[in-house]
Amino acid sequence: MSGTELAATIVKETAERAAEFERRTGTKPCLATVLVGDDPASVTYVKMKRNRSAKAGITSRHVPLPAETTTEELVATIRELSADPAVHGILLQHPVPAHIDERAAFEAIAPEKDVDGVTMHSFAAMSFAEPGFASCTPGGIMRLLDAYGVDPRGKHAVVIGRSPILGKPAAMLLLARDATVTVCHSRTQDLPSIVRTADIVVAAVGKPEFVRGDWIKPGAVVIDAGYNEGNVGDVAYAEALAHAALITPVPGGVGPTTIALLLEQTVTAAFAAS
Ligand SMILES: Nc1nc(=O)c2c([nH]1)NC[C@@H]1CN(c3ccc(C(=O)N[C@@H](CCC(=O)O)C(=O)O)cc3)C=[N+]21
Repeated sequence: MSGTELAATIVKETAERAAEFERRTGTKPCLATVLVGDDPASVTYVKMKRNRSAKAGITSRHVPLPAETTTEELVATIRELSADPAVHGILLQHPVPAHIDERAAFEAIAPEKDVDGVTMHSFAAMSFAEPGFASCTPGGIMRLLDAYGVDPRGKHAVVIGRSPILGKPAAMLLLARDATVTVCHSRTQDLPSIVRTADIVVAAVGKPEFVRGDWIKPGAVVIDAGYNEGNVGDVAYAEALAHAALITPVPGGVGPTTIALLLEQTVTAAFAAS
């Protein structure tokens, strides 16, 4: 499954909508990117997001904050962006330094600007299949399934990982589409035998090549949402390829669709505010 190809389609449509927004309002859609500290991987990801925004006709306002920023300072900064009519979407890059209350910081994002889908409001909307912004990586995963004709209805989906912006919302989106969902995590016993019953596997663990080929049921659909150092996924790709009907590569799978969704949702937020 090519995320690169799907992302190109989404970004092309998004760029056309961004141009239409600019014709109508005289300004471009604007995404604020907030980065606390200077973790090299995070710096790279935020740069990628801003570059792709620019190419799609979306401006970005970058807000770099020192690693020592307090929760109160971060919350205040995000509240200002939430109140600023020139800003249509807000991305707070995860993870933030350990001393910061990340949930409090996410919740300072106004729901109508939560284009990254990280607030409790967005999580509830995803869970109840109500309109709202999807968490970008899980939303991108659903778009990949749709693009490749995989209907989750009645299928056993096994999500490995329960993080707030990946595993947990992915499970909610799959459940909203009538999959039978099992969420596995670090305390799960006998993970391989659970994964062996999956029609759809979503790997969101954060451990390179953790999911092995002999865990994959023949004909299963394998989504690798891992982004480990050196562009290595959570799935042993060559092994899993031998068993899976469809599988996403890393790079070129889930990653590009994540960014495409962020841009698409930013333009949607801009139109909704205008
Ligand atoms: N609030 C928040 N929202 C996020 O969505 C979020 C985040 N924090 N923190 C970090 C993770 C990571 N992430 C990636 C996005 C795209 C690629 C991506 O496109 N990777 C390319 C490879 C890299 C390259 O092309 O250089 C690919 O898979 O093809 C990877 C990782 C979003 N994240």
